[in-house]
Amino acid sequence: AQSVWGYDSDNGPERWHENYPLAKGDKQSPIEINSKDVQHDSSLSAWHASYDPGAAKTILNNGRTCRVVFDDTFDRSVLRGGPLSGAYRLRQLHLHWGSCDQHGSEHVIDGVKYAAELHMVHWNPKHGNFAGALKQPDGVAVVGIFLKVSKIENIKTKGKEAPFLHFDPSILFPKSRDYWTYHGSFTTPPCEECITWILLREPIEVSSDQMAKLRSLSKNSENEPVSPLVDNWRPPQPLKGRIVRASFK
Ligand SMILES: O=C1NC(=O)[C@@H](c2ccccc2)S1
Ligand SMILES: [Zn+2]
Repeated sequence: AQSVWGYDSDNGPERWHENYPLAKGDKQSPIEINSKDVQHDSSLSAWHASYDPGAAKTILNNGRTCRVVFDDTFDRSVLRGGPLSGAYRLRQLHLHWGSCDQHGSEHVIDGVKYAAELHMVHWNPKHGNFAGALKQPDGVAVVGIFLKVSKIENIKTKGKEAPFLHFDPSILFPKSRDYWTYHGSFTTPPCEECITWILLREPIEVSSDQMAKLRSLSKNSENEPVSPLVDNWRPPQPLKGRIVRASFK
């Protein structure tokens, strides 16, 4: 149905603005990053994540992505440093991926589309709760990690959820902490422009089998016709003069 947004031709990124006007804002995400246009900022400090594996709760297929949610009722798993002031609470992580290894990431780096992009979504507790943080320019911080292919069960269909305990998401971080940062938006409706993006330069490697697991997820519910959950990525949006800063030379 046209009313519910998605990634198909009748409800996809080109039509989101019809129901979500923020989608045509001046600080939208994702963007294309050209290494030659980024500015090294030596004043940018290192970011630090201190995550409690005990905060991991469930893994969910919501028909649009595969999401792991964490207990964010107190400062249990937090991200600090880098471009951020204060500690941001980890709320959830999810992925965007393609129908083949040649595309799937949302941000595009020097023309390179990765097979997938992992987002770790954190919010600023000074704004009370996640909904309040969405209305603030410093409300949310998302760590984006690119997945490239060199190699998940029983959450096959939309709505399926399973316990996902004792998981420390910092194991997903690549070796290097080098990052790009810029101010942007949610890459899904309502597309609020509340995100400080921290994009890690070094991709992590996953196997084709792992990508096949992601692509084996369905966006339909259990007793509906099978519809593969793939290509849940928004294409790059206009930079509109924004500066992308790099933590590295
Ligand atoms: O970076 C982003 N990726 C998404 O799917 C958006 C989102 C949507 C809902 C909750 C958290 C983040 S914002
Ligand atoms: Zn995302």
